[in-house]
Amino acid sequence: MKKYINPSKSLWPEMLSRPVLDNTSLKERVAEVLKEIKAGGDEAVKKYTEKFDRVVLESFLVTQDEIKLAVAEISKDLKDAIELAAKNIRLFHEKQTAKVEIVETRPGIKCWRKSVGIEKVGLYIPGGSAPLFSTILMLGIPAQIAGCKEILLCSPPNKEGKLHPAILFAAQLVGVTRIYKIGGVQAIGAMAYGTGTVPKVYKIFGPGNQFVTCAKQMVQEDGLAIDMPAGPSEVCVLADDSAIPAFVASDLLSQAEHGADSQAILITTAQSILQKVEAELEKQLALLPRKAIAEKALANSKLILVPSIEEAIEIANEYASEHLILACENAEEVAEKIVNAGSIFIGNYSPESVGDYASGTNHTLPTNGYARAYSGVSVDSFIKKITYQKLTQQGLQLIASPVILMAEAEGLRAHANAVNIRLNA
Ligand SMILES: NC(=O)c1ccc[n+]([C@@H]2O[C@H](COP(=O)([O-])OP(=O)(O)OC[C@H]3O[C@@H](n4cnc5c(N)ncnc54)[C@H](O)[C@@H]3O)[C@@H](O)[C@H]2O)c1
Ligand SMILES: N[C@H](CO)Cc1c[nH]c[nH+]1
Ligand SMILES: [Zn+2]
Repeated sequence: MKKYINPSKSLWPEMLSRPVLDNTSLKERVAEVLKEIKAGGDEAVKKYTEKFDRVVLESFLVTQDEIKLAVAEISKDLKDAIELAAKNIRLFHEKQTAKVEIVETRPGIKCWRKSVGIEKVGLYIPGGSAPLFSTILMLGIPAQIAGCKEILLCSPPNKEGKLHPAILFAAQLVGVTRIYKIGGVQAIGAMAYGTGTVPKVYKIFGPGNQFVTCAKQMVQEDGLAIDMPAGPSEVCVLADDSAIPAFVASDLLSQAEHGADSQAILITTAQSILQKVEAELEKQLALLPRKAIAEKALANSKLILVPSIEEAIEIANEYASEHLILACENAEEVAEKIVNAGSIFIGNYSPESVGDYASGTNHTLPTNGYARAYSGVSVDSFIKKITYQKLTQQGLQLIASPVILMAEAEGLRAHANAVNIRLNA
């Protein structure tokens, strides 16, 4: 990990940069695959599944029999864990629905807004290096609460052409309508443009690697909506001398093990914490099955020593991390000063992993600095809000002259006429 000791502001852009694949070639490669999927449908999906996932599939659609077999394969303990997580996620997300409120802006003029679930949504569930079945709960539960009618799911098949049984279990638990064994850019293209077997959706959700994230951003040009750019995982830990080095190291590694392009940042005000975390990282890394991946991610990661908690907060806001852990005194007060982060974990006993699985919050979050302007997935992501107005004749009379005046001032006589004609009827 690269170390920065009291870095000057001029170093911040380089210090806080994310690891990227060569952006031009990434875009070119993704655009080429999308173009082929758009033109060639299922045949192109087949071709790229063979190329990138190294498996030849006759059909991408998961059958009811496959689901039954898979569900029978999972242990009761894992099913119980998934169900408990689902319960917490549901509890937290159910509170996100708003009651319709009718506002009478003037006597006889009533306005209101109603939330309507997006009818057809596509969920992408990463599976390249780990089958992230927890992501199904994070996307499927808010989709269900929002009232989405068709919920499609795509996830990359393994070498035997199958999906992990827990993916199928979680999918049926949250009411996914159809499940497809398609991964990467192919999946995004199939859901965006439709193929013989995959229907076109209106909005695509879900995290993924840089290929998936780039594809999601590109299909927006063809009118598709997406949740947000939720790319390679990242975590920032802000620690003072009250932090517990072993805990901090475990949090940094928990995100580093996601992928070689993940990033972990430690910002600390204590030299001793920096040294102890380094030693802990080495110790804990050696025991990880995904050591090689985590090691690559750590090579992109940073240890930053700063003179004050204020500067640590400023850097954390500048970085705008997907996850921010506050392992410091008065962590709740510090949390109040954070304006850019996807999700915040307060105090020594709030590891990031609980948000990944079961505390109740959503783990599909903006990465790559997008937390400056985007929120993580919520029920809101799955609805659109329609506004309504209903005027009585008296209400129209009240508002007629300002409307007519404004329409005339904009040079739009027909607008004014639509009011006048009613006044004179
Ligand atoms: N931000 C979030 O909310 C969040 C949540 C969970 C996971 N994640 C991130 O999701 C990512 C999952 O990545 P993953 O790779 O394990 O799974 P993935 O499912 O995103 O990607 C796997 C697919 O990538 C495609 N692919 C692989 N190499 C390719 C190449 N050279 N050219 C074109 N396509 C290629 C393949 O089609 C494969 O099916 C990780 O980076 C993880 O950190 C982010
Ligand atoms: N940390 C990931 C979001 O960046 C989500 C996840 C799923 N499984 C484990 N972790
Ligand atoms: Zn994680």
